[in-house]
Amino acid sequence: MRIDVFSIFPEYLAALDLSLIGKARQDGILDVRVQDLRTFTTDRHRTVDDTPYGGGAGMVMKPEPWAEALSTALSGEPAENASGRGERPTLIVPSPAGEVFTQATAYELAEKQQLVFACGRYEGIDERVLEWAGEHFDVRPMSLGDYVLNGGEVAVLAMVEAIGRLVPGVVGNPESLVEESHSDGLLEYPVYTKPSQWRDRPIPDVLLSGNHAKIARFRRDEQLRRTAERRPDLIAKLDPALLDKADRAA
Ligand SMILES: Nc1ccc2ncsc2c1
Repeated sequence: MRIDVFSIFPEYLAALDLSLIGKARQDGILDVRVQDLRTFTTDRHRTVDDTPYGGGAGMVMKPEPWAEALSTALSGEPAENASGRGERPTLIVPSPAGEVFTQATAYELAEKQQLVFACGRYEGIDERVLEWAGEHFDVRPMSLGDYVLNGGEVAVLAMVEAIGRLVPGVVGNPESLVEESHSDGLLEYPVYTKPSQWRDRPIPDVLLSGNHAKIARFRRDEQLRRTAERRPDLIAKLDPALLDKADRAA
């Protein structure tokens, strides 16, 4: 997978050199290219913003630098465009006004050949950029939730990690992706490790029983309990077909 990121603060994305994503880049599994939007300006001051038409506080990001920048993700410059299978690249624009990014979105985007992230700042990007981009990309304004950051970079870090870890070969043991929160519509169960007694706090006895059926049942019950307690909205969305008889009794 090729991932292009454009930002006026490329150093924000340095975290993508670390840990699993960083190793996947070294291994050639993820081709992550971070570029400074100012590279695509033409004036002496490398201007990327201007005052909003219609007035109002703050500044708006100018359209031309974005069109120049995003075009390089299309034309194969500086490297061959990875969407060789005729798939249009997906342009993800972090925004409080976007669709909500969920684990299901991460799974969907992990299948793509090329993701392009446009990190907005200020009051946002001139809307005509997204209109123009729609001729070349599958444009997806994307929100991490109902809160506002100062720009898209932190959201991109979260999304690249959530998506990247699902790409085959990035996580050493794919099994570890199976029993996670949201992988089956429920929150994950609590986990414990040595010592079995810690500051007068034991672990649940069943985990020492060696009875795998009982352990599985305990874990599933804990998932259901936690989800009902912390995220009742997810319980309402559960596919009843995914609940077994014991679940329904829980
Ligand atoms: N450009 C921008 C500004 C704020 C913000 N908050 C969440 S995503 C995002 C993106």
